[in-house]
Amino acid sequence: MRFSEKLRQEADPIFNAIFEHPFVKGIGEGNVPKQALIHYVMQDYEYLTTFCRIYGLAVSKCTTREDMTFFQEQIGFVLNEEIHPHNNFCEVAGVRYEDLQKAPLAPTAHHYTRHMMEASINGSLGETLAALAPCPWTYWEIGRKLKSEVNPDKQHPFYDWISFYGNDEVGTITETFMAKIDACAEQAGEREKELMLSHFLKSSQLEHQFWTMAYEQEEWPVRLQSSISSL
Ligand SMILES: Cc1ncc(CO)c(N)n1
Repeated sequence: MRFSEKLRQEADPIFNAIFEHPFVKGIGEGNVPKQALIHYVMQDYEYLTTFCRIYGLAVSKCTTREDMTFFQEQIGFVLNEEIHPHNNFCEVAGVRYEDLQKAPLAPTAHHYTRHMMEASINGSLGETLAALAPCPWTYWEIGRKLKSEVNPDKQHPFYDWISFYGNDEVGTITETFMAKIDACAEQAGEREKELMLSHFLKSSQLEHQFWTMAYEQEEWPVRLQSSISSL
């Protein structure tokens, strides 16, 4: 079995819990509470900004131009393309995207980004890829599943979101992650492969927790007047 397939198999209970999450189910049913959509976009905007910085750390682990090009293209994808699903949520919630930018990261989003940063600063390229992969991978599977099960038409409020993540482009990104993870695993020792599995599972758990964070509008326990830091 490919190492990437083993990662996916070990994470199966987490992926299934994500498919059953009320936020994700709500996207399929065209019915997500407005405040959950707003909290999601506020947090995801900052999460994706941090993700680009993490891709920069990943570039520092690359020894080939091919790997560098992949991460460079991923930064372009986040900055130029992933604004579309955010806009879909904003339209449904009836808010302006510009008004949701510059929030401080809530605890779960902070935890998730720091986990990926730690793996990319201290780990190998394989560990970095394993920590980052659940990001496109879970969304690709959510998108593909909702596309086939709901088969939304243009009247569906989340038609754009489902079409975006169920699209082949996100599938190709996931497959590239898998191929690069497999190539790294072939060169890796047992300890490194254990760490790759551990990073992959933790990021998958944090993907699930990110949906809960948005659904329950998780905040820091003490609310402050100023929100100076979005880092
Ligand atoms: C938290 C999170 N995970 C994955 C994606 C998909 O890129 C996203 N936009 N946000």
